[in-house]
Amino acid sequence: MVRDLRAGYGDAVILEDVSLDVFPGEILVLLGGSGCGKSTLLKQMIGLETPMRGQVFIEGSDVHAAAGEERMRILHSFGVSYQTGALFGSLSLLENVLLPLEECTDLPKPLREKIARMKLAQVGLDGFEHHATSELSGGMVKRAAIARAMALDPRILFLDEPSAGLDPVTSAELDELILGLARGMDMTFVIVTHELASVFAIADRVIMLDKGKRGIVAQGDPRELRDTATDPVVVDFFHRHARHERQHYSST
Ligand SMILES: Nc1ncnc2c1ncn2[C@@H]1O[C@H](COP(=O)(O)OP(=O)(O)OP(=O)(O)O)[C@@H](O)[C@H]1O
Repeated sequence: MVRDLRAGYGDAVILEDVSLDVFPGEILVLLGGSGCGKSTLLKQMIGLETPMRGQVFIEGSDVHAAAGEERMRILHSFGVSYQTGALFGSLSLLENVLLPLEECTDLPKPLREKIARMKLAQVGLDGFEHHATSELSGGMVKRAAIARAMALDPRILFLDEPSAGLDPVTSAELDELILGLARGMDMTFVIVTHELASVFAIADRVIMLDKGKRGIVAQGDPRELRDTATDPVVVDFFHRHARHERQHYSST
């Protein structure tokens, strides 16, 4: 899906020669230390930033080269939920989820509403359709953002730090939701996260990036990597983050 990618900003190359595949139905997690380029890779994968070199394909189409109808088809085949991509606080949950349906379809209003309600129900938010986001907990807002990302029935969901700012229990509930959507609805996930507990709970496969290497330093099953990796970057990542999470949770 990503082939020989070079990406960065201005003269700064952040990722060099990165290639990777995303398999249908899997939960792929992008890992790595701060500033290694996880969000940069995600933005390249969804066509938000242009590669300096290389290509990104979604369902066989080049994300950056596609135009017209092909581009629309690609854009509708995935949904995105950003860490800071907050919902519109002045709108109700239902109105938030309706937005992509209003912008991108000409379905009749009652059908749009039916779909939006269904999406909210799929993330466990039925009964909250008319609540403003300001009235909801952090976990509920994340769920609603996922419902909005799912509005157009995408086959792939890209999530940037979905559990950022959540307590461990709420974070684990969100993991359950993601697992349920992946297994029950056959959706594919590409997720950036720092939370190791979450990685072990949901990831079918991880790809670890490294700032020094400007690319992929390891990939595979997360437990296998944790238990067998010899690369000092990988060993250090798992140990440092495990220590950090223990300290963080014991102080919360
Ligand atoms: N819009 C931008 N313009 C210039 N530099 C940027 C931009 N966005 C990110 N960078 C730089 O690119 C590098 C990689 O950033 P990126 O956000 O992709 O890393 P990350 O792995 O997602 O980090 P974190 O885990 O801290 O969110 C960083 O050095 C960052 O400062």
